[in-house]
Amino acid sequence: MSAAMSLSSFNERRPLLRVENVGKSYGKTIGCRDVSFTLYPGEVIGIVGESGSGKSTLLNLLSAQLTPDSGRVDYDMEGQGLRNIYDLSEPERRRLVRTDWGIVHQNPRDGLRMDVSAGGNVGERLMAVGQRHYGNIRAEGLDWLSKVELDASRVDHLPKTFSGGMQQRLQIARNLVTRPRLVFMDEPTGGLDVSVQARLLDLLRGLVRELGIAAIVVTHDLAVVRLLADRLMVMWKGNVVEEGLTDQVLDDPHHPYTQLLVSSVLQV
Ligand SMILES: Nc1ncnc2c1ncn2[C@@H]1O[C@H](COP(=O)(O)OP(=O)(O)OP(=O)(O)O)[C@@H](O)[C@H]1O
Repeated sequence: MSAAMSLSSFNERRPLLRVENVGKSYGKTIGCRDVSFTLYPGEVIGIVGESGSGKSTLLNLLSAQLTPDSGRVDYDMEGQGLRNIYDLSEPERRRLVRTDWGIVHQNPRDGLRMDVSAGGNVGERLMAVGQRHYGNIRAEGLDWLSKVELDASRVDHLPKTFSGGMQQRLQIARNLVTRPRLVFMDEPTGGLDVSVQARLLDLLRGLVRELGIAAIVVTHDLAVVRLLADRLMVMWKGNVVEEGLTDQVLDDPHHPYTQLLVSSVLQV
């Protein structure tokens, strides 16, 4: 193997995110505890578990929206290498969230500016990464509307005039337009009709794969992780009780809770 090749394969294995023994309690209630895993560039990891198992707590910790009681999360900052996200200054953290990360909320209202046009919602993120040319921003905004299957004629409309599925697709465009290296998704298809969910999942899968984006997807829906996630972590009462390749975990679950989760879906 040449030196260049060995260097490139080494770089490919450099973690994007390294999570070590992260935990958070709310008074006496455990949110999640002792979570460790490593995420590599372009990899999609799913976090499943029943309501109250600690999924949202973990996602909020990983995306620096919450501070842990213990543990650390290192992110491969552009040009700086791995840095503990909890040591970042507030401006550094805000810049990360606006540029190199995307956060897709379950409720699009939490991730969109409802008083700004569809095109403006997408263009704003481009301006956050330094784009200033109005024509280019509008052209890229239109391109992204078409990528998420929104009609160009809606570019100047406010998101509140959109259906739930359209709002969610706009939120995805707003998050992916800057080609972030890591996207956090909290129940990205929650609250949508089943047929709308299926189409949205297909679209998300296509975009994530095409752009090579790494993602952490929280859901209680096994169909979502089956389609999107390379790897799976199963949470139960605040703990990660099982993890592995998605198909392996779902086809041959070891922990009794995972077995219950899988069999309850099969019975439907
Ligand atoms: N702000 C909070 N204050 C107190 N307890 C909390 C808070 N947020 C979460 N919890 C508790 O932490 C535990 C984990 O909750 P969390 O919301 O992380 O679970 P979840 O798996 O995301 O559930 P859901 O799917 O219903 O959103 C639960 O016992 C919950 O009651």
